[in-house]
Amino acid sequence: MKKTKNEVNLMQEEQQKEQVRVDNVLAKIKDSIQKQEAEVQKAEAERSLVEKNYVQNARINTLEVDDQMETNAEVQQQKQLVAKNLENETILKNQLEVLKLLKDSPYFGRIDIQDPGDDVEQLYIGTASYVDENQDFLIYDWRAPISSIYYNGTLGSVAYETPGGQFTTELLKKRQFNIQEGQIVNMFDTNETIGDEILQAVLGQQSDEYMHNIVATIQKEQNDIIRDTYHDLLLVQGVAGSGKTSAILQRIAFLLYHSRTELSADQIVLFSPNLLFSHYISEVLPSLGEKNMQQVTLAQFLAQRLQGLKVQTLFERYEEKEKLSAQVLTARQEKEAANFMHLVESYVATVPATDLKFNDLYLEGQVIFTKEEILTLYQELPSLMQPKHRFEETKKQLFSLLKKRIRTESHQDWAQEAVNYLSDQEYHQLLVDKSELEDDYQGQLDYLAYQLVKKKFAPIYDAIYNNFFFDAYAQYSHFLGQVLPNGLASYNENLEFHQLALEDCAPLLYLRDLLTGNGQNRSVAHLFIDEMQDYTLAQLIYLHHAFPKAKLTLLGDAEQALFNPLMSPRDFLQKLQENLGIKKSRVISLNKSYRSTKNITDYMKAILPDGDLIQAFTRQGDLPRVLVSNNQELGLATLKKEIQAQLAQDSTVALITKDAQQSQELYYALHQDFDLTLLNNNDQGLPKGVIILPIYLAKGLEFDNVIAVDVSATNYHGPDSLGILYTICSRAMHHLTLISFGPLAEPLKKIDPDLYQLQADFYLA
Ligand SMILES: Nc1ncnc2c1ncn2[C@@H]1O[C@H](COP(=O)(O)OP(=O)(O)OP(=O)(O)O)[C@@H](O)[C@H]1O
Repeated sequence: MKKTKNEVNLMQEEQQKEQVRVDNVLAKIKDSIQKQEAEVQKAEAERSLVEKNYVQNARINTLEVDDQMETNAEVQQQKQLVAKNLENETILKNQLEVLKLLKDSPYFGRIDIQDPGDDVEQLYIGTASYVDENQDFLIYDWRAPISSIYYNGTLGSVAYETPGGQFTTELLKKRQFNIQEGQIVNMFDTNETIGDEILQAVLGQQSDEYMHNIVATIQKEQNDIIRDTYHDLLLVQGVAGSGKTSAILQRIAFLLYHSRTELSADQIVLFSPNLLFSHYISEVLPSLGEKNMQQVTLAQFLAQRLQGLKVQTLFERYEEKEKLSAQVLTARQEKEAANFMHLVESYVATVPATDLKFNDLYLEGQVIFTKEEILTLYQELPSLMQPKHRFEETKKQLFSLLKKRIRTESHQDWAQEAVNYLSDQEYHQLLVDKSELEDDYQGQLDYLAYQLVKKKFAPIYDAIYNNFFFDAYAQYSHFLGQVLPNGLASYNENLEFHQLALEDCAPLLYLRDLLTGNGQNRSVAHLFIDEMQDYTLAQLIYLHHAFPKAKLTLLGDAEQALFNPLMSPRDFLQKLQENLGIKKSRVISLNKSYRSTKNITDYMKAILPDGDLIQAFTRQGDLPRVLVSNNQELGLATLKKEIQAQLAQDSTVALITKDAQQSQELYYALHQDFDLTLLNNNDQGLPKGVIILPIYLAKGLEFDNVIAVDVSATNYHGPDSLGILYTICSRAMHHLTLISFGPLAEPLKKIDPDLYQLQADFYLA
């Protein structure tokens, strides 16, 4: 709506007043920064002094027992002092970092509220709170309960949640600011959640190597995801570019604030689709004054749990495009279904002890424990015990038998004699842990012999500790033999080459964990899984088991299905909810797409059968361009011209292909004409210029300018084509071009010609 001249003047006056406030607040913040820097310096000096004392005290001669005890106590005290000083210093440094965050842009929002019978209050909202020396809140943290009004409420009576229950107040004004380097660039009053003007400006910017936080422009439905602390499972189905990743990173920052005393960033794990993505999002939390959570890819997680085997990755599977027999394909589907995990559970509950695959434990070619002995230990335990408890108890007994064995061996002549051949160095090494020396000669000898034997038997100790007396791989083979004989041959064959197919990982690990009681990480409080559509139900069930205390936030887009045929979002969510068995669960759908211009969004919507559900954010741009060439040679010539032209307007142009092989071929076809970067699975950073990458590495990323190569019918014909084409197009923020070497892929041919600009070298039938 156009503003009247009067309104414009009034707003200018208001802006001047607001600028005076910004100047005042910034002056105070700068002053606080100076004071804080001095505090940090003081703390550093204090710590270094305490550390020096600690080192000196630790060196004190510890020969006399009395002195030693005294010194120990003193050293402990000093150690605690060092730790306390360090903690203090870290807190001061963090506070300093937060102040620095506020230095250029202290806040982005203002709300005027009025409680019944009270005066109107003006609250300013920023990345962190700032309280002046008079204890006045000059800035409220965006995560404070009252700040939720800014994101949620339209003017009038509004409610907000606090730890003490729900409150209501009257929201009289909502104002947005864009403040850069201390100057208000623009400001708007709005009645909506967060008005379009600022969002337009933010979304129109160029992409960056790192994702930005969205704290100033969080939308209402994103805010719901961010502030939910009630549910144990949050399922976020969001169309491409709807801000899922942005929202969950803001959510992590929110959770860290909300549970400051109980939750640390280390207790939050995010499963991310690839290393480029991990790098891309790594600056968001620090920009909000928080530490990063742990990040891991599924491939890293599985490889870590299945050391010694070469575990197939999703990307390898996608690249290999193996011609699998119908039998192997059916078996794969079964292994990836939720029911297969339930079969594992029943198998574990009923497998007779005599079918358990125990191993002999050898030391230097000699059996120390035979599998029969181990089985007997297991069998002697009550059969009503849960398998994992029986296993743990067996393990305990093995440790205690080993201890006995070591004691007996240490009295043997060979051990006592071996002591005489110890070098000085070995002698001292064996005595390292001994705080009091035995007086008598025999006592010393016994002690040393015991240590020697213990050292010799250490591999057996490790083997028991690591459950090497149990062969999980053979057990899984036995399980397959019973429940899915069709899936056995390929598994055994892989195993011979120390390989494991992706579909076998989750059930195998589940079986191993349930039988041995290992593999659960109870310290993780929140588990986030991005791109959930790329996970099988079996994998999700396993992850839920592996992090039993974690609340789950799963997010993705059923339609960005690269690795599986497209599934309707509703079916996908229903399946997940049914199978994860979590009671307090909530599904949130995000249908508005923010990343791309309206023209690009309209085009990518048209690829999908359910595309109408996607709402485009109204940011205008150019129509996507579709360039169709008669053959590859002509197509490449067109592509070269296109790259040249695009480089004139954008500093980065991303050429996205269907797979790595096509990326590589494209690289060789273009590298003499351009300075190119070919990205692969191990790359962790995004350079500027022309980059080439397969779509699965572009997951979650975005680029100013995308060229999709090659979108011909020969390249895209399978059932997975829709998902891949949609995902490629949705990576573009401002400019999208599609190049086809030969006739266009069917799903693109069907698109309304008004939605794109066509340039063809030949007649399109
Ligand atoms: N509320 C918002 N304010 C400003 N920018 C936003 C907002 N929501 C989303 N965006 C921007 O939209 C783009 C897409 O966001 P994001 O990557 O989080 O979406 P996504 O749903 O995870 O996408 P995809 O599934 O396609 O990878 C980003 O540039 C992000 O900064």
